Amino acid sequence: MAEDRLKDLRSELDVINLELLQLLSKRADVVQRIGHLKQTRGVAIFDPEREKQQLDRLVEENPGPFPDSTIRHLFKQIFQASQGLQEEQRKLLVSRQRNHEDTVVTVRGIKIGGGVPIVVGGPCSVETDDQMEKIGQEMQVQGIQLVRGGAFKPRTSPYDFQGLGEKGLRMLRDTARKYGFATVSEIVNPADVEMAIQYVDMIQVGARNMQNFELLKAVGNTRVPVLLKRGLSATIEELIYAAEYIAARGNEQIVLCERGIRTYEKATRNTLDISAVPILKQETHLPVLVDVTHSTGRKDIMLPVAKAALAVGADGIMVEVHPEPQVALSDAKQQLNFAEFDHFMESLRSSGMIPALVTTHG
Ligand SMILES: C=C(O[C@@H]1C=C(C(=O)O)C=C[C@H]1O)C(=O)O
Repeated sequence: MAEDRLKDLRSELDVINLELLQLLSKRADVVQRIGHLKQTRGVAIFDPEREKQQLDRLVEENPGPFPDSTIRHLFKQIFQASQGLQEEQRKLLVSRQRNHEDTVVTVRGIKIGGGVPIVVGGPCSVETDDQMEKIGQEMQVQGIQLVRGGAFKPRTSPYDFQGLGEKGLRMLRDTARKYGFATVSEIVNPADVEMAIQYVDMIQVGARNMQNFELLKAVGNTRVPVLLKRGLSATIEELIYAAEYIAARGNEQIVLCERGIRTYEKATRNTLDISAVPILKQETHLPVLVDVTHSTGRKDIMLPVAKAALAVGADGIMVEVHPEPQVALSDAKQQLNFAEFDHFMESLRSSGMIPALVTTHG
């Protein structure tokens, strides 16, 4: 008989537990809505004044048998868990805390961030069919799978070569099809994104557009991989927030690129912030590349800089290559010619920093 009574009471508790659970979840839902409002208003999560108000009211209404101290303790636990929910909400999508696993970005089957470093090569600008034909051959010889080539060039001077636009993207695509590689090219105007993804496999948001928020939103609306370069004077935090703009629109296929920042130093075109690489790898789950061309602006130190980048954990490097750099329409001084590029690649391979060339016979 007593046995049955115990069973009944326990069944009663089971029902109450479920009701409590429902109420806790309902409460948590409201907490998250409050959390969202706090985020948009930039308000602190923890609000001790509000917690005190609630505890005072609860103690006042406490019907017993729990003593007031127990009620305070139990509700404080609930408040803490609620705070935890709001903090969880606030973690950036790109942050390592949100996602502990490394994101691997796949561009036409080529993996960036999967543990095997890649080299992205190609000319600063797409210029002529002849130039692209030569590039195609050289990239194939060197086993480059992801080729860059600019068609929309944000140049410092409005009188400098501005790129071939859509025609340039078409030339890049045609070369890529012929030689079997994937492509990345910079887009500067949000209105061009839809057109560009008909041609390119990865969209680059260049340094000068890192905080072009409309462009970030536009590429975020696509599901095409994005190469996001650090702005000329952008902090690491600003770069991370720029990536968050893209991720917030649902596109987490983002590769970050350190390309040097403005400092007082004149020996290099920009100052490569080498420590940004491990910091970005630690703070975010995104792959990180280093652009050794724009960061240094000089060919003579590109190789040791590339080695340094890979040594600190970069998922790859980006380098500009041109069949005839001296007559290039942009970045004439810093692009490698083919002999220099061959030497550069060979040195990286022989040091074991990038995989050996797989040659196909027959
Ligand atoms: C839900 C809020 O955020 C936190 C959690 C609280 C709660 O769970 O009741 C109260 C205050 C804050 O510390 C809020 O500010 O209202």
